[in-house]
Amino acid sequence: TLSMCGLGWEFEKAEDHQKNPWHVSIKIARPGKGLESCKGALVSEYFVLTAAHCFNIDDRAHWITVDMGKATSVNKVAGLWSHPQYNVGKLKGAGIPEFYDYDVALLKLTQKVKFSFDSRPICLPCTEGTTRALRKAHPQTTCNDHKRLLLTVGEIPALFVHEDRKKLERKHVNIKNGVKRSACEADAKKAPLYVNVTDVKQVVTPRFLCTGGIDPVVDPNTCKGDSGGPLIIPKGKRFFQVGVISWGVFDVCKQPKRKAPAYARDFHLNLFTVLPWLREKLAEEGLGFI
Ligand SMILES: Cc1cc(Br)c(Nc2ncc[nH]2)c2c(Cl)c[nH]c12
Repeated sequence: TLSMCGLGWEFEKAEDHQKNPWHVSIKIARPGKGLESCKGALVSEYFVLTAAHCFNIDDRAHWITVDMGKATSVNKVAGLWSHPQYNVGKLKGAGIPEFYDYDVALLKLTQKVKFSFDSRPICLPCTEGTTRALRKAHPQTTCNDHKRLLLTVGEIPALFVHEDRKKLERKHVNIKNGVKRSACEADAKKAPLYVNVTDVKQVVTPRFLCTGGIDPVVDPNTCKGDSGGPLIIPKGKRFFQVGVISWGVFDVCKQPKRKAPAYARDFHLNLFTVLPWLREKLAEEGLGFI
């Protein structure tokens, strides 16, 4: 059966995980080093999409667990694949301690997920599921059509989900994909880590989508703990993942007392820039990449 991606249960009585059935919480239990947590999105029966920076080079799959909300669905991980061009230390020599380019990873679960009200994949760009969900189902629909329809030029209404003590809160933001893009990217230099960066293009590579700031409206900002979660575009009652939450300028969970400054921006890995890798890793998942 053709599983319908990106379909949330919209009744206001529905539980958080039924409204966001792709949302997963990832825990990494490194022996003797405590617990790290990230978020992710279910993208097929076996795979969760997340951020590469959630993991260290020597992390083992069996240290990672994926929680999909229902107690029964804590899942073990069979494999972890970070994007081959992700290299957090690549620009250390240039005074950039952490570099987030290509910050994307896939986790393969040990068991196939049985789709239900609580667990269902989100729609990925350039798949048949997205063509159906966009209701542009004339066979000539191309990957470029998806990009044109989803990443329109200008401010794009989008959302991410923040998890606070098991409650899922939707945060509505605007992707600055037009004239406001360069101002959004310029604020990356306000990140404590990047104050000495001369050319912002060194850290804001073409792989990123930019949200945050106060123009056209005040956007909510991410916390470090939101890393790996999906940046979602809602369109006609369906939900499409276009990005992975990667890094930000101001961690609103670390300094809850202080209001986020106007220069608080967030950067998300743009999935349209890593399609060859997605196609290769998800080739067996029946997603029908176009
Ligand atoms: C989602 C997310 C990830 C990381 Br890593 C952060 N930390 C950071 N970004 C650049 C340097 N360090 C933040 C911050 Cl800060 C807000 N949201 C974040």
